[in-house]
Amino acid sequence: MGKEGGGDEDAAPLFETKEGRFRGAYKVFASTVFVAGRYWAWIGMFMAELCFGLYWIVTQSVRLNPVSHHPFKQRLSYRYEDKLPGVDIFVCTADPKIEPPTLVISTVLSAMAYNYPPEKLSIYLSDDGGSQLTFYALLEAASFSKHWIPFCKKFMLEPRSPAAYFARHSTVTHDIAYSQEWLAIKKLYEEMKNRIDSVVEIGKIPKEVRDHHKGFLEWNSKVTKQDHQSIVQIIIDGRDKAVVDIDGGRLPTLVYMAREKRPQWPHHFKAGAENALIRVSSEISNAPLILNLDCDMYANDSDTVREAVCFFMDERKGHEIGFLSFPQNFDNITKNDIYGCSCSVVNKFELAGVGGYGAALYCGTACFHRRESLCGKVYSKDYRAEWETEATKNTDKTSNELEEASKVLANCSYEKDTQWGKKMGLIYGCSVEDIVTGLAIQCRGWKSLYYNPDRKAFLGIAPTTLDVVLVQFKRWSEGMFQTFVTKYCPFIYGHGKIKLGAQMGYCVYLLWAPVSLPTLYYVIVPPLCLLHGISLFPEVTSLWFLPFAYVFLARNACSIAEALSCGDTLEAWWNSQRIWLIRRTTSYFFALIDTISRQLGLSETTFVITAKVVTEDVSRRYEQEDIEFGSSSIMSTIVATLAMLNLFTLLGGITMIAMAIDRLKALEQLILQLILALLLVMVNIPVYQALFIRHDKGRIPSSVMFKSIVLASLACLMPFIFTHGCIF
Ligand SMILES: O=c1ccn([C@@H]2O[C@H](COP(=O)(O)OP(=O)(O)O[C@H]3O[C@H](CO)[C@@H](O)[C@H](O)[C@H]3O)[C@@H](O)[C@H]2O)c(=O)[nH]1
Ligand SMILES: [Mn+2]
Repeated sequence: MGKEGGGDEDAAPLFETKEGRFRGAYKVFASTVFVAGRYWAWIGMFMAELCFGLYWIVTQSVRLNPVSHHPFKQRLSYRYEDKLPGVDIFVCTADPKIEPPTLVISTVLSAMAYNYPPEKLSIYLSDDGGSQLTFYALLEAASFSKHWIPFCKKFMLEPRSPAAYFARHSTVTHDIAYSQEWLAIKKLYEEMKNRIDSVVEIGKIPKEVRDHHKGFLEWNSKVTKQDHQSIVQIIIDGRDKAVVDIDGGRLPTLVYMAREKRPQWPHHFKAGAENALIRVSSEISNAPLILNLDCDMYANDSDTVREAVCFFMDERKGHEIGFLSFPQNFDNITKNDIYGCSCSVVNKFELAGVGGYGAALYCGTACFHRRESLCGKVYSKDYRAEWETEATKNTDKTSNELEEASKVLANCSYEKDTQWGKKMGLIYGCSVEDIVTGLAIQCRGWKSLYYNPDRKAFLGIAPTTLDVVLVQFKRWSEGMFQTFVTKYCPFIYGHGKIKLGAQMGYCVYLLWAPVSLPTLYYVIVPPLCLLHGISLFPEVTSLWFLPFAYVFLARNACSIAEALSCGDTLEAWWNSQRIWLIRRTTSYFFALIDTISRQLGLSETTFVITAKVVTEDVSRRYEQEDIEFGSSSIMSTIVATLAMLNLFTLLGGITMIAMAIDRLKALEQLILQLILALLLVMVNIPVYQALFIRHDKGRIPSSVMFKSIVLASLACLMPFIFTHGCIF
């Protein structure tokens, strides 16, 4: 038997333990990480606060200077009734599936029925879908208008979109004459709607209808949405005194246009369509004023054109105005506005504030432009408007000649080597062509006004699912941040041209995307630190607690007061806080990433069209104010993950404080983080419901639920291993 180590053989241990090498060193390392983790969390916190603070300062400019305007349309009528300027109204549509033709023509009809001399009105429909279905619907609208317009004028109806009117007035209560006509008109409308819907359903035009109008000859078998020649059809020629409605009244001009599309030519989305419209209309009616409408934005007040003209014709200040913009309002907002689409505070305070600096924003729709300023004219002090510009040059051209002449203007190659898209018309290359264009016009010296009348002038369709809302906000915030980082940055481009307050006002929106970073930080780091007992905010007993508490309470009180003063409910305010959070942590964040990647040349500008119809199921849930998640997009995964993370950290944080040796001290140190986590959890309640309780199709899919739980747990555990690793 051999001996090991000699000595007391029986007492010797059967194994031994050696201290790992570098153990001391690792302890030092781990504690530095712990301290540094804390340190970085503090630094991050400081940076986030700094960003919010700076952003808050930027947002103050608009709060300081709101103004409101009041036109006097009787005086206009008294002074200028015979000399009213022509007005061209542009309606844009892009896809007969996403934007149903019946919706589009309701908007067109509401514009045709404006209380304005019909021979001075021209309505142009731009169809980027290049669809004969839309063309057919417009033909139907033209014949229906011969009944609809005199009916509206006779009984002074409001609103004059037939869809909206019949939705609001489903029964007649007035006198007999009225109710008979009402029933007859309603029948005509329903029949027209059915004809259009069934044509849209089968997807092609019956032969007998095709033979009825020469316009259909434009659609041969080769025409597709992305590839076709220019189509311009004057459906009603308002110059023709023989074309009248059933009461013998004149009719406004009505034109259908589908600009040329070729796969090899960039079409620049809506901006491209508008520019083609500007040129085509200059050939046909050439009115000095232009009103822009999206296809869902119907006219809700028949006097709006007159009111707008008051601003432009005002003898003292009218000549300075480049454009007049109205807020975007929506027809389908529910009581508590779950997606925060009504933007009432923005409309009432913020936009009025930027308008106060003479630099109202151009928001793409519901805006009257002076043709000259939109086409690139630079303002000068001696400028005076020439109101008699209506196609005096064109009186001797026939309708067909006008069509042929204007087709050329809508060709792809027309803009080659011109200033269109740069200094003329709407500017290309940005998904918020409207904002950039407005800024460029102001920088050419023109003023712009914001007018928010009591009776809403235009009503559109707000999105009814979360996905669509987030995609829309992504497009906006991306385009806006892109504007900020290119030569159009208001501080540089607008320097010396628009007021500092206006430059700051622009930045309230242009900086949406970057504000996502401090927001993400705020909803992730303080709750995680709470879980690990790291205090980030001042203790209750510290003097520094007071400013924190004050800022928090004052800002929310002010924001509630603003919302209530706009007629929002308290619940709507609370909902707006949620959607604000969701937008900032998803849309804005992705917009930031995409803007950076585009600046690096990795991606190109796109334009995802906002859906305007949904299934009945979805619209029922919208009416009930249940948020529609219903998809496993990356955005809903983020929403769910952040909600889970906050739930975990709140529960973990409470447990930790309850188990602490000095509970009171722990509570004192962590109270603000606890409140923050609690508020985040409360605001996310509908998300938890969609994750665990709801069974309808709008709930969050289970795949997203699992992903979010795993991701949130990982986030909770990761720093735990990191900072506490030394204990084991
Ligand atoms: O290639 C295109 C894409 C869109 N459109 C039209 O542009 C309008 C606005 O599009 P929509 O999808 O409804 O976008 P929204 O998010 O509602 O639009 C807001 O934001 C846009 C800028 O992002 C502005 O252009 C719009 O006027 C403004 O209402 C609609 O009438 C479309 O038919 C086109 O004509 N051609
Ligand atoms: Mn829209």
